[in-house]
Amino acid sequence: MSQTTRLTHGKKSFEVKKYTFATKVIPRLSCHNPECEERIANGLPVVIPDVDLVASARHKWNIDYLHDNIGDGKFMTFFSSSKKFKFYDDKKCPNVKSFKKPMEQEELTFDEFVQKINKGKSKGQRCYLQQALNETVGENIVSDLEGFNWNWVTAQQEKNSFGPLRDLMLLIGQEGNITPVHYDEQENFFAQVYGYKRFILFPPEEFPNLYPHPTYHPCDRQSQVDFDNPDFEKFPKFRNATGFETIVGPGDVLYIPILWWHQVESIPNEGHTISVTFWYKGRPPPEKPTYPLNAQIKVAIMRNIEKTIAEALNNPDEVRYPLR
Ligand SMILES: CCC[C@@H](CC(=O)O)C(=O)C(=O)O
Ligand SMILES: [Zn+2]
Repeated sequence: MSQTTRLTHGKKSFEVKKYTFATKVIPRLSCHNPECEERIANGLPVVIPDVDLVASARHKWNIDYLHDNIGDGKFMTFFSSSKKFKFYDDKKCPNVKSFKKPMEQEELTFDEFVQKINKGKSKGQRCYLQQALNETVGENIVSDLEGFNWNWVTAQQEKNSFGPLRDLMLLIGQEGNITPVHYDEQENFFAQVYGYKRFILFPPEEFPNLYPHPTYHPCDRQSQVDFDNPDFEKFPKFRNATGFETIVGPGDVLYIPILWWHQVESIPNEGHTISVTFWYKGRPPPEKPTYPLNAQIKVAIMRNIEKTIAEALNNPDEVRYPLR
């Protein structure tokens, strides 16, 4: 077994895999602490243990309750023969002929999902439900959603000039499931409802150390580096990566700033996890960029250059990335 380390959450302590990079702790600050507001305003991650963003869910949502109340809508479910659920964009698969999908996906009713969880264990297959909540949910879920702390999260959206709420996503993962390190182009208030998740974050400045796939690749926004077995020949700068880390538990909210890299792990042998993510479009770009450019702007510029090169050449095999 690879080396392990221990992380704590309150009185609980968890044994987790030790990776090759160093990490610092992500601060846990009360929503009443001005420093918490400052961190969000400055695009810095923070764990907020007392905002109770999804209190109505935290006290009620478990697999049985959701099964009985979530309605007959379809839920995107991913299947993986390993612990990893590396996201890929189906629409970009034609760009890379040799691409092998790292997982399968299927839209299931919640009942079908529950059956898969039970059957999957026997077939050595893991599954991960990841679905934006929509109008198909039952009336009890609607009233639970109405009970979320919309005053707080909407105040954060307004104070920080976030764009509109893009998605409210329900995540139900099995113990040990891993979402490998990637970044998103939205602001994210991640609310943990049930179970414990380990988060490892890296700031956008670490872009050169994390070797994202090119923008035309199905795994755009995902790192090419396998944390379990990093190829330091191919990705030498990964040695310089320095991250931030925390465990989130029921009731915690983690602010994941836009373009911050994150790997998320449902703690092994600690049962399934239920989370709700509040994804907001990012702040509008500044009228006039101020120099030196910050990392977020540099990432946006690099992405645009990559897309322009790929479109101009119209042949992904010809695209070489001198940008990193
Ligand atoms: C579909 C979203 C998955 C989530 C990671 C996780 O909880 O496994 C994440 O990456 C995010 O919230 O940004
Ligand atoms: Zn993400």
